[in-house]
Amino acid sequence: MAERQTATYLNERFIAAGLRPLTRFGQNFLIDLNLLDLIARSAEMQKTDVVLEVGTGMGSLTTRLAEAAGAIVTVEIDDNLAELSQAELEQYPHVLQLHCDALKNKHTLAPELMDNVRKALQSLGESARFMLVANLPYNIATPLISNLLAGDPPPDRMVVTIQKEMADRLVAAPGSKDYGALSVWVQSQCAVEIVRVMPPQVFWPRPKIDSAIVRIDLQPERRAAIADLKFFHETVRALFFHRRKLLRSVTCSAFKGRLSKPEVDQTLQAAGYSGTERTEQLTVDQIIELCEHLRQAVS
Ligand SMILES: C[S@@+](CC[C@H](N)C(=O)[O-])C[C@H]1O[C@@H](n2cnc3c(N)ncnc32)[C@H](O)[C@@H]1O
Repeated sequence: MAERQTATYLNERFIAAGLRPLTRFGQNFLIDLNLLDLIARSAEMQKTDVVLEVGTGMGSLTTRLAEAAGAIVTVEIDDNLAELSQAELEQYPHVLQLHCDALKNKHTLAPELMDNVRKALQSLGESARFMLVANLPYNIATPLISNLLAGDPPPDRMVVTIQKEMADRLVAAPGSKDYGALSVWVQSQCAVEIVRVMPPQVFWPRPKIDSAIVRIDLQPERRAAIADLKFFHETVRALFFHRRKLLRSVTCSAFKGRLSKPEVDQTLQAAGYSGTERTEQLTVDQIIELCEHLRQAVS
């Protein structure tokens, strides 16, 4: 089945089933098979790895994951696609198909995702790694990646297809227009690399924008160095909330009711700032350090 994932084949399958691809579910299927192979290859999976795939679609990437990894948890929101792919994936006993929304809400993953990932990790033993490998529905890519990194365990690796614009934000450097809370949150724990930029024509139907395959590798020692991940995540979001404001002003807004203005000044000064800087000028490591000063000030 996977080898037949061309625009003509998909079109015919959809027409035969009386379906059409749904924009609201980000149903743009990768029809360049070399790129499907590139996604799978870039993940460097082993038979002891557990892979989460969000968006089973017709199962064309899932079969590739099934060949390389020890256990697959794949989730699909669309009733019709869940049924179509089920028939294709029956031959793989180590593929678990979930039929639900991957997100419970914007800030929470559906609990059955990680419950099943944890079970599979346990069954594969000590050396089992956890990966997200997926051609993601673009509308949930940011909350999904952010939430997985806040979770336990976080993915050791993520190889995902996302909007090029989001890929630019993930790799952005301080001072650039794309540098923001997402860049800092992900780079504070991971190494990020753009593997390939892809034009609209490698998908059916064609999206309006360019896409990219990115690889995100967890750096456990960097993650462990952050004392309180939840506090850090919330503070980073708050510090980037008003991009035009100066550091003193955004910190006062972010800590309203928890730190007085003199306390904010004192904390910024102790961290080496006058307050006239802008958050987007600070490096990831500087933001980690500043958040730690703020955490100690409020605790
Ligand atoms: C970009 S397509 C990828 C399909 C397939 N993996 C491929 O590469 O051809 C995204 C898939 O995610 C599904 N999807 C969209 N939103 C979802 C959600 N919130 N939870 C689970 N699946 C979702 C869509 O129905 C669609 O099948």
